[in-house]
Amino acid sequence: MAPRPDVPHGRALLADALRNKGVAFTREERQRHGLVGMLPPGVLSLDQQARRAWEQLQAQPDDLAKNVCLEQLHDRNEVLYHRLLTEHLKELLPIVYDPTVGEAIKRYSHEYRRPRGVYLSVDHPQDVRPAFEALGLGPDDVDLVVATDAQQILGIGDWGVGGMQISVGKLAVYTAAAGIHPGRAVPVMLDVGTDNQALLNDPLYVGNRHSRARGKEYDAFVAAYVDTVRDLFPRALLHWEDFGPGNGRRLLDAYGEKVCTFNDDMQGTGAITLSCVLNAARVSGTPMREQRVVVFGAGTAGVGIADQLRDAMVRDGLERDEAVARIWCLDRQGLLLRSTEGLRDYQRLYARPDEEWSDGSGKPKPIGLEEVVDRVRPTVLVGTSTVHGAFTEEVVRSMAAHVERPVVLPLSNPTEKIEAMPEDVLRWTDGRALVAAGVPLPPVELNGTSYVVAQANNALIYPGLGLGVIVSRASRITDGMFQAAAEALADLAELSGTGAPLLPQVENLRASSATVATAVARRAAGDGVARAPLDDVVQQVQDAMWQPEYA
Ligand SMILES: NC(=O)c1ccc[n+]([C@@H]2O[C@H](COP(=O)([O-])OP(=O)(O)OC[C@H]3O[C@@H](n4cnc5c(N)ncnc54)[C@H](O)[C@@H]3O)[C@@H](O)[C@H]2O)c1
Ligand SMILES: O=C(O)C[C@H](O)C(=O)O
Ligand SMILES: [Mg+2]
Repeated sequence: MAPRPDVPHGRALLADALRNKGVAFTREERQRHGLVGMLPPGVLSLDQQARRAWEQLQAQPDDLAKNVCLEQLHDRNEVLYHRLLTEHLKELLPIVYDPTVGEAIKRYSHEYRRPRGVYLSVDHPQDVRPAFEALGLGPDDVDLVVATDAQQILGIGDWGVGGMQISVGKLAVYTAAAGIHPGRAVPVMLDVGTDNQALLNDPLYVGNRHSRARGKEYDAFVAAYVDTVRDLFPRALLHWEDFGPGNGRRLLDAYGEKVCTFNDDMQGTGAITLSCVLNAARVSGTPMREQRVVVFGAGTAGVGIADQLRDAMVRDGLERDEAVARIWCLDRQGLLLRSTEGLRDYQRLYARPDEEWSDGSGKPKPIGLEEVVDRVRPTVLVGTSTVHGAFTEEVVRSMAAHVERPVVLPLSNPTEKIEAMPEDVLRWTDGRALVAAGVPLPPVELNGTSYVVAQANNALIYPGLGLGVIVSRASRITDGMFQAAAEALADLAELSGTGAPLLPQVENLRASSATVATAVARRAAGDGVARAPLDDVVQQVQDAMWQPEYA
């Protein structure tokens, strides 16, 4: 499945990371491809190369240096890079992805080495098409495009052109977790400028040196991107990553029904959180329809989570307004009330009637998390606020005073933004809390029990979702497909025993992604959006997974 028509020769082959085998080229291949004299005479196997690359990685002084070292390998030899990643997923996911990717994004212009992917500039919308044409790929050659405008990278805010590394990191996970063909997936940076003054003042910054474009200019640029990709690569799934709260949902509303697309922060995160809560409900014995959910940080992720938990409560027997009434959302202004100023349109549904929180004498004062937890007695507390330490000992203890198995999900990434460390949450609740976090964390030892903390990161959802979409050739992505992904993942967790994690372990990501993909493809067919015949979905999913091996 060579994505590019002509096989390069000589040095050009060594520089083609997708085809380069380095010292694994055999003597015969070296002669055939014009490589004579360009490599040391020894021939190594892929396994031997992987051993050497692993050694080189171990010699790096810190995680950022490991990220740089791995990206250099990525630029030289993609098969070897993905082999290493697949073999050491648990150790390397935190390096190519969360949390180290955040550091790599901040340092992008200073660690700059080699461009990867497609850079689009709002200042030159006429270049959008030629930029994609320059890939030299045909209409059937692209399965997936991941794009960001970098306005809300993880929880670290606006990082301008450095955001390219989140598109690159997400794609690395797609391949490692779900075998998405790296030559058929394109990372994109939509450079609309940045409002990050430090970047604008940095003489070495390599992005557009002006404030963020907004309004019509922004929309026309994004439309040029979507239209061009649809025109040139009609099979491609469009993944939106780390857009700001003002644009993420708006873009999904604009394109979700017309294009095969999803917003990972809203929908992928909604699904992974649903998986956690479904399993927490199994462990605690409290059904979905009886959960009381507090969401702290009602932005792109927070409201996406509220939506999927609401729909799950409806499936469990509630009316829609009854389900909405069991969800309390807080943002910068405190608890969202109908009278709250500056409500975003997608927050409005969850804004509580003022009467609930005031005696009617004048405007209610801002209502903070402590008060909400105290009055609501939530069974589930979700953190998507980027506020480190917001889940204080007081808040967690107050929740645990009323609920036998409080579900506490501090999901903000990277670690410097997390609402509470799971270790503390477990200590404050004597191990009763059911906890998961967005970043990978070691098990917590408490009173003789080892508590394995699940990583509730959308990385457990989107690779399998993407693979299911590709296999089924879905024309668009339905809510049911996210539900199917969440349920399939939840079913894979081994919940027995104190301290068992709420989700399958990241080590098993390849297998769990295949299961998710199968469920998603089946649901696509059920929802009438599949365009490929699915006679043997399980096998089709396996067959579609690219393996890191030399051709
Ligand atoms: N674990 C996962 O899979 C996952 C997925 C997506 C996002 N996230 C994390 O969730 C966080 C939010 O991401 P997002 O994309 O929704 O960003 P966002 O900017 O859209 O949302 C953040 C929200 O938090 C609110 N907020 C800020 N300060 C607050 C405060 N003091 N009190 C209450 N609310 C406050 C903001 O106003 C905003 O509405 C990030 O840290 C991100 O890494 C995690
Ligand atoms: O990128 C991640 O690690 C998860 C999520 O998409 C986020 O924005 O934090
Ligand atoms: Mg994200």
